[in-house]
Amino acid sequence: MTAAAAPDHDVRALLRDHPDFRRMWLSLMLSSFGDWLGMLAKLGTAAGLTVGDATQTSVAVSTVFILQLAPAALLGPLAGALADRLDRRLTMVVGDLLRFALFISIPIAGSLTWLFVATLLIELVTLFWGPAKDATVPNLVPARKLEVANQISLVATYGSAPVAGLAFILLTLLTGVLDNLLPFLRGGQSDLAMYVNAVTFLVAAAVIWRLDIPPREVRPREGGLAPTLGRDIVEGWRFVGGSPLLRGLVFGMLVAFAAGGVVLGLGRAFVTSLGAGDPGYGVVVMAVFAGVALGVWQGPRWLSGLSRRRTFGLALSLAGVSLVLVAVVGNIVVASLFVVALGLCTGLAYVSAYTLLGLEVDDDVRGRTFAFVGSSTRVVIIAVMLVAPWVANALGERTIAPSEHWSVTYAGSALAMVVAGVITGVAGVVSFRQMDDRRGTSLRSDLVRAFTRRGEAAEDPAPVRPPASGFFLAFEGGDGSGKTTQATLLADWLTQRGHEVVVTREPGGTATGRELREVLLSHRGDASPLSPRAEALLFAADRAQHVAEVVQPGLRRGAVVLTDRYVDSSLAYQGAGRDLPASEVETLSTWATQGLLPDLTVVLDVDPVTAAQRRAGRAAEDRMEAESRAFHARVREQFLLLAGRDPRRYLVLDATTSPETVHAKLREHLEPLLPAATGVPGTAPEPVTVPGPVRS
Ligand SMILES: Nc1ncnc2c1ncn2[C@@H]1O[C@H](COP(=O)(O)OP(=O)(O)OP(=O)(O)O)[C@@H](O)[C@H]1O
Ligand SMILES: Cc1cn([C@H]2C[C@H](O)[C@@H](COP(=O)(O)O)O2)c(=O)[nH]c1=O
Repeated sequence: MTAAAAPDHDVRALLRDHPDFRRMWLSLMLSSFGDWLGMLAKLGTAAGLTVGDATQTSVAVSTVFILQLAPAALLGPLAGALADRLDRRLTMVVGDLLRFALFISIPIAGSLTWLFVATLLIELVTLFWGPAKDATVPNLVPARKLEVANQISLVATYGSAPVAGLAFILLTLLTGVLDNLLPFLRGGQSDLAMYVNAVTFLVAAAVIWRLDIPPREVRPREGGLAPTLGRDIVEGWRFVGGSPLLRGLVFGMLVAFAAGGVVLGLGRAFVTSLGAGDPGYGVVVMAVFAGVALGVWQGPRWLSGLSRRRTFGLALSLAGVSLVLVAVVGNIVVASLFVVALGLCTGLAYVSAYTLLGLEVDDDVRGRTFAFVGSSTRVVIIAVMLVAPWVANALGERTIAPSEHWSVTYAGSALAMVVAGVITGVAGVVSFRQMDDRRGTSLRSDLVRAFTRRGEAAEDPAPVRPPASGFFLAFEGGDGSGKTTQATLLADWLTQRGHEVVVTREPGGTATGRELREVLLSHRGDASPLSPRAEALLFAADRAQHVAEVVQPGLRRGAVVLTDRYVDSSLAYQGAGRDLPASEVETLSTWATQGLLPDLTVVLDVDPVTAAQRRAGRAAEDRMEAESRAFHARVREQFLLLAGRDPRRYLVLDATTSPETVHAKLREHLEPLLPAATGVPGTAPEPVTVPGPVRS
């Protein structure tokens, strides 16, 4: 495989190559269909059981709504912490079986009280099921496919709503026909829908049961404290609060949902203020859905060259701008167009945030984090939907008259939407700045690159090359991906062709570097753990010495210098792995190397599980190798993203094929790039290999 691998958006390949994800997705589709159908059936049952009394009907319907939302708002963090301790597959299977039993019990009981109790219990079960599902998806697909996995999961969740609506209509019609034949359907119009819905959960449980879900990773606890539920919850919150990325992300998501709550709470009044009745409202609702669908589905493809963090902040800011424009244009047709834009930006922000959460949150706190986000967003939506109409009323109708001849009158709902839009826009800018992983690179040039994919070279610092330069090649990839093996094979081949070859490595390519390597990889740090910044500086120090002492002199002689790791390892391990700002790590390396970049970087791509298996025979794992699987997954993703951004200077090879196959592909790619050999083929001296610790 020679193609550079940016995020992969191939849906068919995803479903074909990852059978466990396919099953999970199928069950998600069924459960989501069941959720929507269940909601309609519960509302139908509430109305059916209070038929004839309009007040009672509206109280019953509202109670069902409140019971659906309240448990997640109140108990989300608790359920999330519990979900992180339970077996995820079992949680989902038991959750689906319980929902099957509860849904089937509603028409059998035929009582309003049981409808309320069952609704509450169903939501409580869903509280555990949701985080277990959200936390599982990132373990079933490779990191670069997580975005498309989230896209189709969101499509399954929300796309099943209209299908469930249609099914509900058909099933209620069918009830009228069948109740003569099937006496148990005589209870109510929504009963058949309730039974069909129950069966969807049964099937979903059977599908999940067959999944092979990798066991969760459990990180050692700080200070060796025994796990308690309270500590789990606090740890989850601390985890979110302690990471600038997650803080920005969660803050941004809450504001986005608040803006959504404003639109939901004020949409009807706003449309009326524009003189449009029900049809106008229908158009606006359709515009929101169309926009969100477009944003979720196409947004990540359109902006695939932009980092996800930037995409999130940008989409949120533009959602704010769109909301302001919706509110001020004063025309239902134009407003609907801006509503599409609003939905598009929101959908794009949502899918980016979801993917970032899946990639950046360690496996053992992922359930809590998703639960925390889920419950906080519900609280925010409910609060905003309740408060927004009051704010709109308080603002009242206002007339703005910029000149004597021109004045515009805005309803309170429009003004409240302007306020919400401004807050969303500002929150987007704050999130963008807090999470930015490309500081120093202008957004404009990033956008130009994202849309044209031609501007890449303009951004790179010009490599500082010695006057008579050989060829500089860096091997990159995870621990155990086969870099040493490939460097040795390549050095032999190059030597045969008459090249002078220097085989070297980072860290530890010099005597000073070997001392640094000892600190970096063997440091146990019980008394004084190495901080991420100290670690980044030590790797940079090793690199500075390495470039000055080994790489530059080798290139000056016209040698081919093969290094086992270089700058990209810092970007991947310290940047993505330790979550240091990538641009700062890059600046550090640029300074250390005086801008010297490899002529070619070969990324040996292998999944962290296979790499760990290859390392299993070694005496002991070093400090970096012992990091979590999520850490190594982020590292891998970063290598692939770097390669995707500059395909001309990278070669990504599938390192799960045999060493000989990998070597053959590398030779084929390299041959036309190499300078002329300085010696006679077959007579060059043995490659100079910088001494380093020998691995078992
Ligand atoms: N393509 C391959 N297929 C299967 N096994 C391989 C392949 N390449 C290397 N190996 C084996 O995997 C192990 C790790 O290989 P190697 O030491 O070359 O990796 P590395 O990337 O240099 O590791 P590290 O980063 O830890 O130094 C070795 O046992 C090696 O024989
Ligand atoms: C250069 C560099 C390396 N690392 C990490 C990557 C590996 O886990 C070790 C080196 O071990 P290897 O057996 O020589 O591959 O160090 C890093 O985190 N940052 C860097 O810049």
